Amino acid sequence: MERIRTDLLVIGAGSGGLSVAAGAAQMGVRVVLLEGGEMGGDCLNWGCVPSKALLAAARVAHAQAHASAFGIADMVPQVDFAAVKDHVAQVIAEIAPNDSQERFEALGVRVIRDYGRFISSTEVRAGNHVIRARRVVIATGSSPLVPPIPGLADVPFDTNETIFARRARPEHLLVIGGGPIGMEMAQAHVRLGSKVTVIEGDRVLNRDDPDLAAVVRAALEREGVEIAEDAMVSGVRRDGGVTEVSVADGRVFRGSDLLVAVGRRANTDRLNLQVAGIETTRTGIRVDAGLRTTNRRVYAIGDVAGGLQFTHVAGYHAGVVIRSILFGLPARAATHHIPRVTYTDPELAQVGLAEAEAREKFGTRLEVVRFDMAHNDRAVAERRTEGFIKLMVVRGRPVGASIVGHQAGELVNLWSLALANRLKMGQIAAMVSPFPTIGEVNKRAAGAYFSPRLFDSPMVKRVVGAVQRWIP
Ligand SMILES: Cc1cc2nc3c(=O)[nH]c(=O)nc-3n(C[C@H](O)[C@H](O)[C@H](O)COP(=O)(O)OP(=O)(O)OC[C@H]3O[C@@H](n4cnc5c(N)ncnc54)[C@H](O)[C@@H]3O)c2cc1C
Ligand SMILES: NC(=O)c1ccc[n+]([C@@H]2O[C@H](COP(=O)([O-])OP(=O)(O)OC[C@H]3O[C@@H](n4cnc5c(N)ncnc54)[C@H](O)[C@@H]3O)[C@@H](O)[C@H]2O)c1
Repeated sequence: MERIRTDLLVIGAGSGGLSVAAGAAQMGVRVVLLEGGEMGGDCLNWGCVPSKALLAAARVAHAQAHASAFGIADMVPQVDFAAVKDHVAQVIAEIAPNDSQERFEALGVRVIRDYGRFISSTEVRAGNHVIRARRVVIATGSSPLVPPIPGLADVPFDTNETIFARRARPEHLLVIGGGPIGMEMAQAHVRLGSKVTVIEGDRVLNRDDPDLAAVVRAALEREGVEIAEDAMVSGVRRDGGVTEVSVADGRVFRGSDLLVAVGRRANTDRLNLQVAGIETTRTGIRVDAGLRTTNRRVYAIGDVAGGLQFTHVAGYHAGVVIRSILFGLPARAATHHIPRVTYTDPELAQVGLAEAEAREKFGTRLEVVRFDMAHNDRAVAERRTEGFIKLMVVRGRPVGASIVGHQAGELVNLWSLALANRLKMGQIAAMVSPFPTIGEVNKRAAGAYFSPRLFDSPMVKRVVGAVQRWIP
């Protein structure tokens, strides 16, 4: 048994843990990093990266099939599904060196490839090592939630941890869950030639503004995805090579393959948290505003902290705990400026408050500005005019932005900047946007906030009239 003393122990080498380890090591702190699975965690291996790579391939197939609007013949895409999966694997392999053991060892981090488990409030055991650290950061992420649906355990099914390795195209993919994972995978597969049915207990993308979710839903349906809503799955069975999913109200869906995408479960089981006095909640590890657990020396970040579950949140959390651990500065994790994007086509992006939340918080002080993509000349040229941007504004400052449409995920960056820095609408409107860019839609939306004030105001008209009379 090797006993190790260190300044900082990081448990989990995914998006959050790697960011903490890299930052701390480069500032001269002694860091031990534990990883029981693959370096890079969910995002690199079974999450963001493979899903976006698969969607990119699907977009190419879709473009081939829908070229005639540009005067180029439509083609039935010849999809080699296994080769598509090779592309996905290559993308992972290209990014993997950033997250590799070699890279972190070169930064001076001691990497131990084993699962960590608390054996006391100050010590963690991983394989043949016992590590005592002044501070510990738990960044163990989350795993797919597999609900206790009757019959599910007896049939073959995929989750995000297995689907990207499948080399044969599913003939008819049934997807339980119409959240971001379900919708992204549904569109990727329908574009690559599978039949797809999404079975969703509530409405699809139910965490998003219903006006925006409806645009994505309609796009997927146009492409052939069958979407069943208010369809809480109550049973699953497999009979003669067919998987049958039944819904409480009697509906039954049949397909060849099944993907379960009904949410996530925090990875806490292996950690033996009780022995360290670390409490959990229903969604993960209990943390305070500074991401400290109920053990003051231990922090929890990213998916395991039970809040927003995105790679950029894990990265942001890493910055917050580094500030606290390395500099002893007060640091709080805020959420008002955190964006999220669902990478369907069209994309759906949100930062800050959506309309309903903003209305509840600000009542009549809320102004909502909407600007349609159809008014953006570049979107017209690209034939991508579906969608719109909705801005929630209170006393001249944006408190939220909801965008659905081509490149919504790129467009929301500006509003993340605005919310993080409490910018005013006037500062956005003052920007000159190059013409013709999709991004110009942001400036035009800000302009739409001011135009009624300028164009519908008798006062402005009187002033302009007076100036015109006096100017020679
Ligand atoms: C299909 C899919 C698509 C996604 N797409 C996006 C996207 O487009 N954009 C986005 O922002 N987010 C996306 N996400 C979410 C994103 O992947 C997660 O929010 C992010 O990976 C969380 O980072 P993390 O560091 O908290 O955990 P992870 O990246 O999961 O890392 C945790 C690591 O800890 C290890 N571990 C667990 N327990 C222990 C232990 N006891 N000891 C040692 N190691 C341990 C695990 O093996 C894992 O490697 C997606 C997720 C999925 C599933
Ligand atoms: N683009 C991105 O950033 C991205 C992409 C994928 C995943 N993620 C992250 O991963 C998280 C998990 O994604 P997810 O889509 O698995 O979860 P989710 O919780 O967002 O959606 C799951 C859906 O499944 C439905 N559901 C639950 N039980 C059901 C049942 N028995 N029958 C039918 N429907 C049922 C829920 O109503 C919900 O709409 C996301 O919330 C997000 O944080 C992010």
